[in-house]
Amino acid sequence: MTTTDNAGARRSLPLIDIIPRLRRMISRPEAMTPALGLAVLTGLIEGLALAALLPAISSLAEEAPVWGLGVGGWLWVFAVLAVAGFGLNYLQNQKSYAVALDFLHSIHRLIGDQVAKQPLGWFARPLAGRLSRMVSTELMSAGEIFAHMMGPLVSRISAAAVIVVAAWFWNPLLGLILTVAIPVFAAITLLSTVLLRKGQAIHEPHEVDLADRIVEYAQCQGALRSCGRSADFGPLSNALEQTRAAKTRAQWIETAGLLLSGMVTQGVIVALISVTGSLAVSGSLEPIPALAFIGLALRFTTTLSNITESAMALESRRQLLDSLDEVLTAEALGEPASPATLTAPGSIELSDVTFGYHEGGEPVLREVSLSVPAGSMVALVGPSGSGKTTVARLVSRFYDVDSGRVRVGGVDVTEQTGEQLMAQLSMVFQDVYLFDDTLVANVAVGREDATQEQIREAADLAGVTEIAERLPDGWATRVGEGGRALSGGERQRVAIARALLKRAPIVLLDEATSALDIENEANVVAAVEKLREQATILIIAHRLDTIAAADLIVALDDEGRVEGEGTHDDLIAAGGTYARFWHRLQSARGWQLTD
Ligand SMILES: Nc1ncnc2c1ncn2[C@@H]1O[C@H](COP(=O)(O)OP(=O)(O)OP(=O)(O)O)[C@@H](O)[C@H]1O
Repeated sequence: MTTTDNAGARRSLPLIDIIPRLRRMISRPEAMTPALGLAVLTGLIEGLALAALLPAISSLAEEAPVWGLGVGGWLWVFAVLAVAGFGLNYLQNQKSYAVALDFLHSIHRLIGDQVAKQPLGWFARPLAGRLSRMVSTELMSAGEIFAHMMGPLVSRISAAAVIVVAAWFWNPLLGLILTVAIPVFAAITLLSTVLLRKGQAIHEPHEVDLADRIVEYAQCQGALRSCGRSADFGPLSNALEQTRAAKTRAQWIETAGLLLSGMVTQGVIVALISVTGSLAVSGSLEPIPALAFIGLALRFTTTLSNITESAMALESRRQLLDSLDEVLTAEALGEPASPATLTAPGSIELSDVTFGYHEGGEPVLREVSLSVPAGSMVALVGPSGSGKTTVARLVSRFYDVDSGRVRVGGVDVTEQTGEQLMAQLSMVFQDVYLFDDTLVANVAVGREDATQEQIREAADLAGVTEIAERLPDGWATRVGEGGRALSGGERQRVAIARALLKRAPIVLLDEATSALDIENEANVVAAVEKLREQATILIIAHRLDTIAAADLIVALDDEGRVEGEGTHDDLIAAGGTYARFWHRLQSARGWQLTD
């Protein structure tokens, strides 16, 4: 048994649980019934064709009809069964492919729906990082379960069942011999799948980690090369070594399962031939039917070992199904069915908020209370790591607080619909993400019904027009995935233009002046002035001018507590961290509030 990392809450169930789980991942689960039904019929026909060998060979040996059919009659039976088997197999494959295509279509939609319902903080988790791999290669691998695995597994089980029943019907002794082989194979299948699962649980987490490290290695090439260490990235070397060690360990376990299953198959074949041979020698079985039975028994054991292989192939996709399940069952944000009535539009209030990113870990914010009245501009200052960005994340409900309350528009964020909360907020954070679309489309996303004039006005104010003038295709230039064709400062200007256009009553602004060149800083300052006219602003401030211009300054200490709040003069008079920061900022004329 393995547990997933989904709070350790879910446990993998035996193989049989896979079918109901798969049914939840397709839009028309009822389509699985005909596909599986046809697989059962295909297996029945295959089993009957094999079982017909016994009377056919007996009729050949005795040169007399068996059950009213001579050799010619039995050949006709084989011909009819072959045609029926071919037709059913064709239909079954078609149905299975249709279900596989339905799965690929539905699962993308289901994942998309889930992603849209998750709190924004969910995207920082490792599983979210796997999403792109999951919706590409891994889903194709999961689709194979429907297209190539379920049908053969079911038809082989039904063929094996027919062979056993036919053997009992033909000669109870032979039926007994085949029946005894079933629990042996069932036990070996179970053991092999358990071993396979154990092996996968050992190496898969390391493989996921290795893939992440490789991406990280590519992303931090700049930093590594600047330190002359591009060929030596410790985390990647460790991950490679750990994956190699884990794979070696896992291989021992997984190979043991395969070896065992191969040995048991051979053992069963030898036992079946020996028992049948001794029955023939003792006269309990005629020699020719005994030979026919050995042929049937060989085919039967092949069918059973095919069942084991199919079961193991299904099992090898269990971790993938677990990850899919984890995404599909991830707890969405609890929110009311209808929007709440806002009692203080445009305001933000945190009361006694304590929050930590990890359950049971050190809180990042401790009993933080702060109030941003409608129409005001409040500057949040504090040393690096004091929790300023975290405050903005809690206001936007990226995460829910551990204790205390966050109110936006006078109402607790947990009592508002996500749409209602987002309609009140514009966010201009440091890590601005732009869509791989044109520059103008990236600004226009701020408001769907904006006119060209409104878009240009917002863009002018935020300094985006200057960017457009420089780009080869002007406004129609594509900005690349995430906006990589633009600099950090340019991206932030686009985000400010969006905020201006959206005209949300509250703007959360993480002032990243470091990403702006001096020439264009004036644009941002002007845009913030404009935003101030139309919205409440909670600004994570780094620049002296912004801090001085705020109506209220809230200073956090390095433990995530509010150390003081008031006007600039109040806080300077009170001394403490804020006064020290201010003096340091003034003397350095820098704005990085790092203790
Ligand atoms: N997603 C996260 N998961 C875990 N810990 C986090 C996460 N984001 C931030 N932290 C931690 O929370 C603390 C506060 O971070 P936060 O980004 O809110 O500080 P900040 O005051 O905005 O810092 P800075 O001025 O450097 O941007 C830091 O110790 C940081 O390491």
